[in-house]
Amino acid sequence: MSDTIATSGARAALTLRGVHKSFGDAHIIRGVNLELREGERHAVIGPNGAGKSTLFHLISGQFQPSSGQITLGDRPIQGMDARAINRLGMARSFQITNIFPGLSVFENLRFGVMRRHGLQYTFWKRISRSAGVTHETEQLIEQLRLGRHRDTLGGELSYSEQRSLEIGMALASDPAVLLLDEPMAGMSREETEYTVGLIRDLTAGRSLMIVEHDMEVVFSLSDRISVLVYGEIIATGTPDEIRANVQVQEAYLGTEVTA
Ligand SMILES: Nc1ncnc2c1ncn2[C@@H]1O[C@H](COP(=O)(O)OP(=O)(O)OP(=O)(O)O)[C@@H](O)[C@H]1O
Repeated sequence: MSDTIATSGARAALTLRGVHKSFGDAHIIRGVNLELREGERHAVIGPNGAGKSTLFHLISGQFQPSSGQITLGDRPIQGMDARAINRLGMARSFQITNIFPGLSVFENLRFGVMRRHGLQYTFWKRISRSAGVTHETEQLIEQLRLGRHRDTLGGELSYSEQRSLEIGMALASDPAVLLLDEPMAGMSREETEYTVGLIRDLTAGRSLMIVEHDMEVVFSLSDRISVLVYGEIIATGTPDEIRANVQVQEAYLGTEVTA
């Protein structure tokens, strides 16, 4: 197994050391060491049931680790709840959307931008009209390529547009670490290609950890890939290194990492 923690030169945005998680007798995450470097796109792949979602739940605070350390930048976050971790700069985008279907694209994103500034509810009406918030929101809409849908209700967008908006809501908080959980799930090939391009643009220079089943997406988007099998990371490396890794090929029976 490659030891990314020992060999990394770049600063770590997120680090997991010896992380375990058991549910009763079921030992699901078995001593995971993982490092997300600042500014890299890092995918976690693995067979069904390997523990990818559990790992994301541990990182984002939905689950607490049974043991081990998780640090966001230099700050230990294991044991904190999801809201506290979010406030420290971790944003997670779920398959199930976090958007408000009855608000327009503009209103949704403005909400995200205002939340980032920590504006209190009672002041919102006044501050929501502030030029700074409006400008940031408009910029985000352009980055998301949702300009022509500025005034469309979230609930009336197509599925892939809703996913774009959802990613935008996560980015509105300008997170230090962005977690994307199967962003392409349920998308057609065309929508997937579009969304990969969008994610690539939106996450340039950001620290992104992504779980995704579509291997073509994983191999084209990632700077590095970690492979989780039965709750253990069996390899971490560049897409080329992972493609050439015999242990990984065996874990996937040589079929799924050919992208
Ligand atoms: N709350 C829980 N209680 C008990 N077992 C759980 C719980 N959550 C997950 N598990 C078990 O942990 C294992 C890993 O599940 P997880 O959903 O993390 O895998 P995954 O790699 O994300 O799978 P998939 O690719 O199918 O989404 C499974 O055997 C699952 O049944």
